[in-house]
Amino acid sequence: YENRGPLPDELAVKVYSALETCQQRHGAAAGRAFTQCVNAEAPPAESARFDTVLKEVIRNFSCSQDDPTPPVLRTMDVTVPAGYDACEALSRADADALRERPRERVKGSLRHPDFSYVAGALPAGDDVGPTGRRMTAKEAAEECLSIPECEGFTFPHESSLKGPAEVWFKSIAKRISAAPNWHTYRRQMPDTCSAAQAFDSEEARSYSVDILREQPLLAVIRNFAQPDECAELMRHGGHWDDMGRAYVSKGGQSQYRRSYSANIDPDLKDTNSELTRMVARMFAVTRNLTGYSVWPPGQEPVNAVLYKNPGDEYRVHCDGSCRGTKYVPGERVATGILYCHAPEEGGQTSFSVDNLKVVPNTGDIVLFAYKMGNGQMAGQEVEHSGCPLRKGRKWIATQWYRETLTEEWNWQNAIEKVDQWRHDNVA
Ligand SMILES: O=C(O)CCC(=O)C(=O)O
Ligand SMILES: [Fe+2]
Repeated sequence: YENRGPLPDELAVKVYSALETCQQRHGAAAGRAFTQCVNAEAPPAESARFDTVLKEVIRNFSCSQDDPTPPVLRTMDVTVPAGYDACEALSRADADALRERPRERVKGSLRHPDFSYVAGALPAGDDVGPTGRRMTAKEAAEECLSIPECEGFTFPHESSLKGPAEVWFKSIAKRISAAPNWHTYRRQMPDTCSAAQAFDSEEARSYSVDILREQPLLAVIRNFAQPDECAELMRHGGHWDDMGRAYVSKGGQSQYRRSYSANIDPDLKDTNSELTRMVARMFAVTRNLTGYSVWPPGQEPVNAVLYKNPGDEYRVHCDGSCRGTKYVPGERVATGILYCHAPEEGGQTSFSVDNLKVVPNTGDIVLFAYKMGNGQMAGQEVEHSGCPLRKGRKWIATQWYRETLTEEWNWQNAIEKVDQWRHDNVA
């Protein structure tokens, strides 16, 4: 084996011989038993870094092997609506956000079973009822309940927290804009979207799904994207030669991700767009398979990545938490990677801890989840990597999923909030 890894030559020879011995013994080039074997056979660790280095060597070794694809535990069919029901998505996203991620309560704001408080303003227009009158939040709530069209009310003054103030009643309370000293109450509305409309008028799509691991879920959705759908995505992602190199946040070229990437942001207002419909189907399939409440509004853009030169790769990483930490609403919970152009050799998506290597197949999605049922995040078994490309090119579109996002409280707000939460709660 070519010693391209981080080991000095003398050590590399011993480690590679351990890799071969263990591969013969276990018939695999990754996984827990194999890793244990290599740890036992390899020379004793000379430094703390050795474990990390060994992990990387094992991953590279595993990537270089074309062993058979992992066994399918079971196969199932998943049927989802073909299009994007914006009404359903917006109202479900809102309802989840209000339930799972209650806003910080402002001192003096009203608690009311039929209304939820939001800091900020409702935009001008859509007035109903005795708009402009002075009353307390409690009186305004009763007033709003007596007007069927009233979806909420908004106070432009701090004084509403203490007593009567001018109030505006609105027939639409969907969008809240940040405005200091404005205080808004939204009525909990019954689900006004007719689900039947969305499902009847449009054809559904069915996909065959291979389950490779149950907990945490690892699944392959077969033939998710048709060639014209991938072509559409690739058109949005930019030309092969124009895609920018993946950069790390500090601006230097990423050593970690040797590949080229572009963001694709579907226009959720255009429910006829092929792109929007395709992304909506990715969300629908993910909801179906994981049970997570993930909806398109407020989500990260689709990240298109091109691997074009031999050796291009994405080294071992986690997309979200992989340390068994407590789940924080808004953090990433699952990843879907759509392969739109499969490489000829190499470029597998590898989950080395469980020795699960997914060989890209054009049109398939590999989906993996990392929020466990017990309110904790998954562990190291959701670590993964894009193996070095050996021959051909690889073009993928990755969607990361978060729960409790809305148009107003989007993934960027979530990153701040989750970082802050982890910072405050680290022991
Ligand atoms: O290229 C791959 O197979 C993995 C990509 C990946 O891990 C990601 O986009 O987060
Ligand atoms: Fe990843």
